[in-house]
Amino acid sequence: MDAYVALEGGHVVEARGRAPGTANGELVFTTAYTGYEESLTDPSYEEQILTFAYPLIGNYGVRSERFESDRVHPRAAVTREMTDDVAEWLAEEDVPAVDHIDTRDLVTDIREEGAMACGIAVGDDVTPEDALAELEDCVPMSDHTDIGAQVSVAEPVVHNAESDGSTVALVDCGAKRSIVDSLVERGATVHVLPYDATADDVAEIDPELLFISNGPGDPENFDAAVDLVDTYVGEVPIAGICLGQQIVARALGGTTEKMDFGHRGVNQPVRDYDTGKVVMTTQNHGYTVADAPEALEVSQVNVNDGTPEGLDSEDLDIITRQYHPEANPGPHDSLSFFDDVLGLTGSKRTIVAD
Ligand SMILES: NC(=O)CC[C@H](N)C(=O)O
Repeated sequence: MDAYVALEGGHVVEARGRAPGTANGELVFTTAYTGYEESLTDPSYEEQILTFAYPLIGNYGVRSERFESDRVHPRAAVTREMTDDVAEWLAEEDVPAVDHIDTRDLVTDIREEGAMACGIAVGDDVTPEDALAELEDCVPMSDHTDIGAQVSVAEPVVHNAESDGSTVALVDCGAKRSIVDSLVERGATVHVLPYDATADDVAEIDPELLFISNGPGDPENFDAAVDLVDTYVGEVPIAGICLGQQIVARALGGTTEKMDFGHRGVNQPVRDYDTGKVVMTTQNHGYTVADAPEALEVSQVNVNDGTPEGLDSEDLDIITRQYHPEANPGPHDSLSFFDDVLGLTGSKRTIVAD
């Protein structure tokens, strides 16, 4: 199979085809050396093309127990060397894949030039022009204005309904399965709601915690979730992970901005101001909170670049994190986040119904 990868600016790189098809998307990377099944099924990669910096992808097979959702989300996968297991899985999923590319070089380019548009063509008769035609069709991430609809549940789903633990309303903007699992393991009943759930939908559940999930794209394209946080702030404790932190920040008057190439790996150091400790975290985001809202304290920062990694308010019962405490892939240093947010659930005040 022939394969061509066209990069922003028009440079085309030849590769080996591993799964056929054509695709375009924002080219991003992960430096993680494990967790390819988790990353490839993480809904946060919707509309992106994922390059793996680690040179061998697939060396421990493909097992659905490790999937973070029910499908592959990146539009295409780019690797140095991919095993047949992974190539066959991606072919079944209709996701084009290539290998025999110097991905460390590619990652260096992304770090120097920023996340970039990319077009890929893989198949028996494809040409460099096919990859360039895909590149031409690639739109900026912020133009995917209803990306939430591509990754969210269409109807509410309840997990662990019989439990007498805390009741959580999880707004699914592209939630990873491990977030639901981490809450259920701690006894919570989790009501997964569509990304555009209304205040009334939440009121019907009468939750003790409103949780905004991770997800793909630009946080400015998630106004429904911003409205929900705005409605319930101060009434119900609120938690957020990654996109969730960005949405909570926007709802309270903060701003977000696009980073050059984001935080993309499983060894991102985060300092907690309170304890002074640094933990290693999993990260996969291209936007960041630029101005934190006054009502929230920046409780944790990224050691590399000082961007906010945690926003908290004791008065409002809010805890959000820019990284992924649920890990998968990555270190388990921050799993106690789930104990902390469920610890807020005693502090529900009243439920607002419109
Ligand atoms: N993992 C995530 O939730 C990513 C959040 C957001 N889409 C970003 O890229 O910044």
